[in-house]
Amino acid sequence: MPQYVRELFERVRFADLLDVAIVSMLLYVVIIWLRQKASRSLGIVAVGLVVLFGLAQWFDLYLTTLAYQYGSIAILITFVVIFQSDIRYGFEKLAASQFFLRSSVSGPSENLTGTLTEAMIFMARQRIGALVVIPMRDPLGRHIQGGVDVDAKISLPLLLSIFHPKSPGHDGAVLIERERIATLGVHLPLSRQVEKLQGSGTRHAAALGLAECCDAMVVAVSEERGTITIAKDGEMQVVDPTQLADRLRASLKDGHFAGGKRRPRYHGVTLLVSIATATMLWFTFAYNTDTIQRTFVIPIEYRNVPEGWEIAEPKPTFAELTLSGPEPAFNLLKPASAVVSLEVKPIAKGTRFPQWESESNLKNIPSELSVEQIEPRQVIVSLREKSEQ
Ligand SMILES: Nc1ncnc2c1ncn2[C@@H]1O[C@H](COP(=O)(O)OP(=O)(O)OP(=O)(O)O)[C@@H](O)[C@H]1O
Repeated sequence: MPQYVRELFERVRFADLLDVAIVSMLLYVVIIWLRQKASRSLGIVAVGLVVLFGLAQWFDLYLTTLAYQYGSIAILITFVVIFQSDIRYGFEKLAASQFFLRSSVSGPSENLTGTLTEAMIFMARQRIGALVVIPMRDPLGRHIQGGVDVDAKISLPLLLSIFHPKSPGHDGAVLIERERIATLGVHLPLSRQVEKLQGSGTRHAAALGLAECCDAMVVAVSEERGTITIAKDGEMQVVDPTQLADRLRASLKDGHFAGGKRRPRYHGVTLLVSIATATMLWFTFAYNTDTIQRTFVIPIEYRNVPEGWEIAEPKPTFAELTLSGPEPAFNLLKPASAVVSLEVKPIAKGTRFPQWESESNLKNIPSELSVEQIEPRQVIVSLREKSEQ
């Protein structure tokens, strides 16, 4: 086995594998979110910024790195403000495990497509206005408002009675969930794309409006024209009644209708790209076989000095500490928190000279670093009673 491979196996710890796994998962979630929600240009900008940062680190570009250090907080705040709704949406999806799960691709049952088709055609003929929302993968909660929970088995008579013009619940949309009528009288967001509405009114604007902000499918029946329109993925299309069943079946199947059993969805390529990128980052920033030595001046602290006592001068307050280890381990060290911490035990009356080994009282040093030298090796102090002033 080549020397560097052996070295690699010797040096890689469980923590490093965990490190790579966590960063891979973060990258995976971010990439999927960028692909699903953010625009292509935003994705390109994000990738560009990461590449630029890598170059700045690689070539030691002082000014660019400085700009990143100061700019990153501003960028982060701007990002959170601009994309707050998308971030909330991402968390909603994460909470619903939708990054990893998808609905069954088996599509809706014949009962659902059959009943919907029959109802829509009947209402179109009778010029009864109707609006039906069929959710796909995206959670709808933040897009829709109001409504009355019904949770009833879908059936032709029920749909017809809901949309009957004299029915109190005919206003608004019906929401189908898991092949049941979940809610009626739901208020949908209105589209502002007047040109796509082709003279239709608010029912069709509502259908298009919801289809613009999520992947739900919305079917509208026009009271005025007796047409059936499907709104999906930000587009609207009038469908011929004879083709409605096929269109519904195809759209629901392609869109992974949120009604069947869920099963895991893995974006294999994205996962591989995430793991490869995380591993590359680890090799670039974390893996370093060179052992280096660094010396720090760290404070000596005295804890629990008994009341009424004080440490007499000369009182050592700093120690000079030389550590050795791989460079990444030094990145885990926060010199400001490293300290020689000495516990002063309560003592009996009279002057005492407590003494400690400095090294065994070192605090906040990463375990990957070893102590080469510490000066003073021993701390000896004298305690005296505070003089009354
Ligand atoms: N934001 C909304 N969410 C859900 N339903 C809505 C919304 N706005 C309007 N509607 C429904 O649309 C009906 C009004 O339809 P309107 O005639 O204005 O639109 P339209 O697109 O011309 O439809 P139609 O062709 O059936 O006349 C309302 O009675 C209500 O049921």
